[in-house]
Amino acid sequence: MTHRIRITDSSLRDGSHAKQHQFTTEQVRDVVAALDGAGVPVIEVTHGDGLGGSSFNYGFSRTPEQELIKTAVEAAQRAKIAFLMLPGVGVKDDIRAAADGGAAICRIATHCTEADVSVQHFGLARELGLETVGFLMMAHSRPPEALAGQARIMADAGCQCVYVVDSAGALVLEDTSDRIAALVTELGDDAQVGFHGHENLGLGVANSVLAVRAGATQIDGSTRRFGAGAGNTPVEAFVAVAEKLGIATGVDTMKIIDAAEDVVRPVMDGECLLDRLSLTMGYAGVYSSFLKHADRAAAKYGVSGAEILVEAGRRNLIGGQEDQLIELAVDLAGRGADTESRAS
Ligand SMILES: CC[C@H](O)CC(=O)C(=O)O
Ligand SMILES: [Mn+2]
Repeated sequence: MTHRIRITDSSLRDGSHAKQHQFTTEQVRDVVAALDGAGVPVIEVTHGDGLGGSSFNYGFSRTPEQELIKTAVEAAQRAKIAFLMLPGVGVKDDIRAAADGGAAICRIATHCTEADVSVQHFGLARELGLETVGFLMMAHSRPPEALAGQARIMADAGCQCVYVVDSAGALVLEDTSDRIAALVTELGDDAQVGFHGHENLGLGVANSVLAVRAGATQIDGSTRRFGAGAGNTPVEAFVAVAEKLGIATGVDTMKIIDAAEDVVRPVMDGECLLDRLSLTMGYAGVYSSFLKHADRAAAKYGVSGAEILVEAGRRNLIGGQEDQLIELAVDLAGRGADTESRAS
């Protein structure tokens, strides 16, 4: 084996977007038991938009996320349970509650130009004895050196692994490895580097392999691609490819293939598809978690979801601006009505 890396499965967090945040404790218990049994070392469990995400803007959770985290901790024999938080969506007390619930890894996510808002959260997480991971979201939108500067801010604040997060699934091969290499050079021994991929251009596995070759030691995926947009890097496919390439993951390939089919798929409302809308997101550089919001707005106002997403990409919308998708849909509907009235 030439590389040893650690996989984090995000099905029970990124998949929350695809599930419209409707996980039950039974589903979390079953998925954690299956992934843990296959040897997945880290399993992330939270509302799709992180701690405190259950809201009118993002969508309400069916089950309080702290209950889901406790359930996951109880169900895991070996795996560590991670949670995600976006400063401002969640607050420090949410981190304390997740730590009290037994979670071991705190992942703090910021837009890729805003790492400074994570400083106090990394400090608290380390004080609480949690392992720390930082997420630089929408990483396609900034060049490698700019991301490396932001990674430095996170590492200096106590972050032990900074992730290049391809929120839009827009990175194409060397776009990924160039960013990872810049972070590896900047951070040296101060922090590890990770990669979180989405499948919107069908490149999750390929980008993750290039990330490992460029020095990433932590890789995210979601079993059965259960994540936002076209989903995340499929863990079972990545594990199979990694085995063939001599990248050690510690995950049992046949067991994770079975878990994907027999346990994760039945929990999903449908497959995460590489279809018109998700492909448009990768192509236009739009946040994967906008998919369901754009889909709902398109249906409500009778306009094209793809047009909403293309315009969202043109305006460089970022996470937290979900309400603007509704505004875009209303504008498009208005323009359609104008055209109709001019034609009549
Ligand atoms: C809202 C948080 C977001 O879904 C984090 C993430 O997985 C990403 O940016 O891809
Ligand atoms: Mn994601």
